[in-house]
Amino acid sequence: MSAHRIDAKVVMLGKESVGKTSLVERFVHHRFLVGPYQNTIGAAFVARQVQVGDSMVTLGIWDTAGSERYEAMSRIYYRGAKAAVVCFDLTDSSSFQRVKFWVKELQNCEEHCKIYLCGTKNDLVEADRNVRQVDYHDVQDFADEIKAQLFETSSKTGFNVDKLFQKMAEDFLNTDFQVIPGEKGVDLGQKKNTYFYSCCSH
Ligand SMILES: Nc1nc2c(ncn2[C@@H]2O[C@H](COP(=O)(O)OP(=O)(O)OP(=O)(O)O)[C@@H](O)[C@H]2O)c(=O)[nH]1
Repeated sequence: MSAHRIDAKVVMLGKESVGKTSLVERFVHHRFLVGPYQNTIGAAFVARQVQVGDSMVTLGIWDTAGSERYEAMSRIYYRGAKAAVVCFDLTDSSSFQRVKFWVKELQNCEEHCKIYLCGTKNDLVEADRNVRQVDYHDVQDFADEIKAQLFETSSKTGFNVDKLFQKMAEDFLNTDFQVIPGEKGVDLGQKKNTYFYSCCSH
């Protein structure tokens, strides 16, 4: 098996059921899984290459469990992450409060990690504006304050999902957030054991 070079470690964070796994499924497998919701246990790992101009960036994505029961474990997965997608459900205001918790964690513990705020389930608010519980402008103000980028996505329709990860890959290549002295990418050919630490109920 040939070795895959992981250029950028990405971590998905956010309250349970906001749609982290669905976002990753849409981006990596181009599908939206229907059926009963199953919460993630521990974390799951997937990788996908993204083309940026003539270059390929491999995003190695850790999808963490949103349940507060697994909070300590989720901390393990954001260590060394170059980017974090901090998700909230546009139809659940409490999920945005949880975003603030994760942002504080990242600011305190992973200062080199670039933050992307992601409002999920955009299809639901498109279908009925009354179900929106998180105001776009409030989140944009918060994003400006913490120097994060904001995306509203739908894993059901695919809206903005590729755009989010594409922007992340472009930022990774085009800005200095990849330059951390002495750091190297992870070679999965040599680190297969990583898979033993990842488990997921999906
Ligand atoms: N309508 C709609 N439903 C979504 C969308 N994304 C996720 N869902 C639904 O929301 C529920 C939770 O989705 P998951 O992707 O499992 O959420 P999660 O954040 O990974 O949850 P945890 O594993 O508990 O942390 C599922 O029933 C999904 O079908 C979306 O874009 N639109």
